[in-house]
Amino acid sequence: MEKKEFRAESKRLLDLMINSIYTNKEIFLRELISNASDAIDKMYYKALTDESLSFNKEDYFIRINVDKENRTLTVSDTGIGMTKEELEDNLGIIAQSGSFDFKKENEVKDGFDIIGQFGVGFYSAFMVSDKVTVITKAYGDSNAYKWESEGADGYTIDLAEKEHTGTDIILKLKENTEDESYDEYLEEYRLQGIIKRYSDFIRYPIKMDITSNKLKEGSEDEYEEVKEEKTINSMIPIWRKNKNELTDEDYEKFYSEKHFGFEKPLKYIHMSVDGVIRYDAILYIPGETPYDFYTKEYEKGLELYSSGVLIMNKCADLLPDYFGFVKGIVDSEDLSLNISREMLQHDRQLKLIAKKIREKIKDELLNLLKNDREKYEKFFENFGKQLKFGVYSEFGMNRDILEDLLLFYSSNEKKLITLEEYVDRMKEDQKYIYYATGESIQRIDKLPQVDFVKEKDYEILYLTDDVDEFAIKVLTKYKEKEFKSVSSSDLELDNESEKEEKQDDDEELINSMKKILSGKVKDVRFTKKLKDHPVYLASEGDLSIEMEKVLNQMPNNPNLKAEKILEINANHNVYNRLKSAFENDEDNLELYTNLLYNQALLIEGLPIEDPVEFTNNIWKLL
Ligand SMILES: Nc1ncnc2c1ncn2[C@@H]1O[C@H](COP(=O)(O)OP(=O)(O)OP(=O)(O)O)[C@@H](O)[C@H]1O
Repeated sequence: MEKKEFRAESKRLLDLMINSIYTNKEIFLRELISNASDAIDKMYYKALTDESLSFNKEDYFIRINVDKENRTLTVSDTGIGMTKEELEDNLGIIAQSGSFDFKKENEVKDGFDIIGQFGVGFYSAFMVSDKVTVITKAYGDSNAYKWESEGADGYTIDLAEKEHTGTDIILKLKENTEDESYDEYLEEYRLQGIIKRYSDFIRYPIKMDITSNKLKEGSEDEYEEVKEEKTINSMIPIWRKNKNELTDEDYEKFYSEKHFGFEKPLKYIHMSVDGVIRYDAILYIPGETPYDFYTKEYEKGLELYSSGVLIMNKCADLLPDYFGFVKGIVDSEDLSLNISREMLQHDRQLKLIAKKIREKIKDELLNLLKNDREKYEKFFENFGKQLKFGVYSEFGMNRDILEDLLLFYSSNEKKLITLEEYVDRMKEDQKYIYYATGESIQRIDKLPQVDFVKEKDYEILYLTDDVDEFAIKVLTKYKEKEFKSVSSSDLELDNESEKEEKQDDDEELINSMKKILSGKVKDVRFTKKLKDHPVYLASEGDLSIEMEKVLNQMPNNPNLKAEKILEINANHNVYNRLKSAFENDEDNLELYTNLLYNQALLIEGLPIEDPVEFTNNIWKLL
């Protein structure tokens, strides 16, 4: 029989599994049971929705068999099984979910991180086994197949005998080593413990033969060992349990069991709603940003159940994009099992649930913000950007829901603050909420226009994310207070006295500079905003310089330009040099003007148009 190779990525993962030093090897059982349960879900769902199929609830179960003599542990299910092609596709390559992206930079030295980050499912069997055999018969298939592998060098697939639809996974356990006992996975007591610990909520019975000592029949003092089949798990899904019965640990276990994330969730929300529509939900805010969260590959959605039967893995309609980071499950007895994906989108009940969930998440986040600021800031660090995208997208439709959840860095407090906190302590005469944009807090701190507003003793919000200013522009106001960029040309500070008394020849100088910079700036003006700097670039209109930068980094660069104003500090020495050049030497005026313009570009973090010319000009001056 021909041996097939695993695909390259799978081979490497298998190597990691086989040589794993991961201390928590017992999770292999959880993975296999979880796969078995998924397979029964699929079968059960089919039976419930296909009238031609009769079904019996007792027909659906998972069974664990131990054979101490042969050192094998078998996990069997009565699920949907796999066809030959599915065996190839599902077990020949790594988890299809795309959760496993073997990029160079993600490469890890030992298996720990991988097992931790992704929950590698079926492959974890190789942490405890020398050989794994899968015997499976797919629903509707007359043939059964045997898949077998002894590790990274490949696998075989062959025809097999199997009466009923379903799958048996047979693990030939590794020999014990000095540090590790694999025999323990043959002990009833140990296996029961693992099942209780990780798989108690699985909705199908997990059956196993349990040995006990019983009085011999007819005897009063003689005992005998009897084996009896028992169901190990309680089968009550965690979301159906009473909140009072559950501990933090239970919720955390469920989170990792479901592969929502490896880390502890930051927060869980358990809803049991008994209104117009009945449903239970457990929602989680992850403790870390999923590695692919801010990419196209990330799929939002909640698991959707109808009376305990899984009908959709990721129901996207239950979550708005801005709360797309939320993980969890929703179970409602009021949803029809037969509902199709297309119908779901229009389902009134589903819409109602989605609305309630959205409101609940918002309320819980606001509570967190109020009662546990540190935790909220951790949340915001992970997902704040998504909230800001939420403000900006759909033409600002969701701004009211989101504005109180936003945090920005404050120049006064030197930490993140809410808009409400800003507005509450605005000075009496303060008209605007001031903000400044830039790559980093340090850079913004050094901007001349920031200095000016700070000196007037106004608090400034520092915006460092690309999306920030776009979101602010969509908000336009918070509690009737307008936002104003410190880089805008009309700050309306200092009673308009920014505009210096000008003499006629100043006016002419400005006109000449405007001519030199025509096409580059909209205007050249005097300013009083500057102290130590000779010039800076302000902007007018809706598009700021920071936004121009962001837009120009986009793949299909729209090449939009902010309306720039070159503002000049007439009290700076450089201005006198300009003046004398204007009076005596036209060439020098052009040289100085271009230099100053380029310097202003640099201060704003914009590229200068001709770096060679710029450096040549500096040399000329030297
Ligand atoms: N007992 C089983 N019955 C039917 N199909 C199975 C069974 N075990 C595994 N499979 C199939 O093999 C696939 C791969 O399983 P694996 O555990 O590696 O990943 P997964 O369950 O898809 O993802 P994850 O473990 O990250 O949730 C499954 O998606 C399923 O299609």
